[in-house]
Amino acid sequence: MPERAIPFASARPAPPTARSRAHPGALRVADLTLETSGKRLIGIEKLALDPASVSIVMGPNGAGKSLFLRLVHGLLVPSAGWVSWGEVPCGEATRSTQALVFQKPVLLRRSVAGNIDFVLRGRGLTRAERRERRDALLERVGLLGQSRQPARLLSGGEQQRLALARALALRPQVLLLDEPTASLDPASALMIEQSVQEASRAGTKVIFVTHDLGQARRLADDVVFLHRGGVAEHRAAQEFFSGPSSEAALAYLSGRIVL
Ligand SMILES: Nc1ncnc2c1ncn2[C@@H]1O[C@H](COP(=O)(O)OP(=O)(O)OP(=O)(O)O)[C@@H](O)[C@H]1O
Repeated sequence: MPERAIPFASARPAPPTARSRAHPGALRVADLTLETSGKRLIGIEKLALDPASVSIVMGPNGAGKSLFLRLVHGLLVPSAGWVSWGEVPCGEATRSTQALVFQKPVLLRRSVAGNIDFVLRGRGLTRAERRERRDALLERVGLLGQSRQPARLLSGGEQQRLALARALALRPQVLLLDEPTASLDPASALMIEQSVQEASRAGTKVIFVTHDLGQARRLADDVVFLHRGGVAEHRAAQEFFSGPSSEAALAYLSGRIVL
């Protein structure tokens, strides 16, 4: 999604809190609508996502993937409809247990280590525990040797790896990623995929937007295919890739241009 101001009612982002990855509960969406100037950008009648799977969100440009992520994270307030996680309506309480990684990493003007220390501070961990967790994450994303370097001097791929490490620092129940590896070097993309898979194995629900078919095949348990703001289909990954049921997904997978 290109960077632009969002004129919709935006919910104030809440900082994530440290807690164990207790089951987040299934994501349920009902009659979800987002409209602006009389134009419907999102219209999803019903969708339920398993709380333990890696859900890949695909669809052509402008299908509504980024808006969907922001709506289920509670960063955008829908014009109508419902989003809930388990029994809890989407809002500050659910958002505080989730992390969102954007296509363009947003980092603090601190050192690499300082970016992670910042989110871990005041979360009930001892200094030693904080350092241990931070260094393990930095090692996982190949940045331990650059701990003291200013984050702004990292390459694009390194910055995104740091953004992911920071998102994982509080062990979110839900990890939302908006094309995190678009235009990254293969080594960074691989590290990001592996870290996401590890987080999933540890119990984090993952919702991952990508245009990369290879990546989708590697990661997906299930695929949500969005088209013109609606869900064209939602199926288990194997079924989706072996024969999508919607015309739009079939065209997309065959490399045809889908409008
Ligand atoms: N703030 C806004 N005001 C008006 N229209 C918007 C706004 N944000 C997004 N849109 C429109 O909503 C539609 C969906 O946008 P979104 O960014 O969710 O698409 P996307 O599927 O993520 O696309 P891409 O793959 O190109 O990133 C697009 O037509 C976009 O132009």
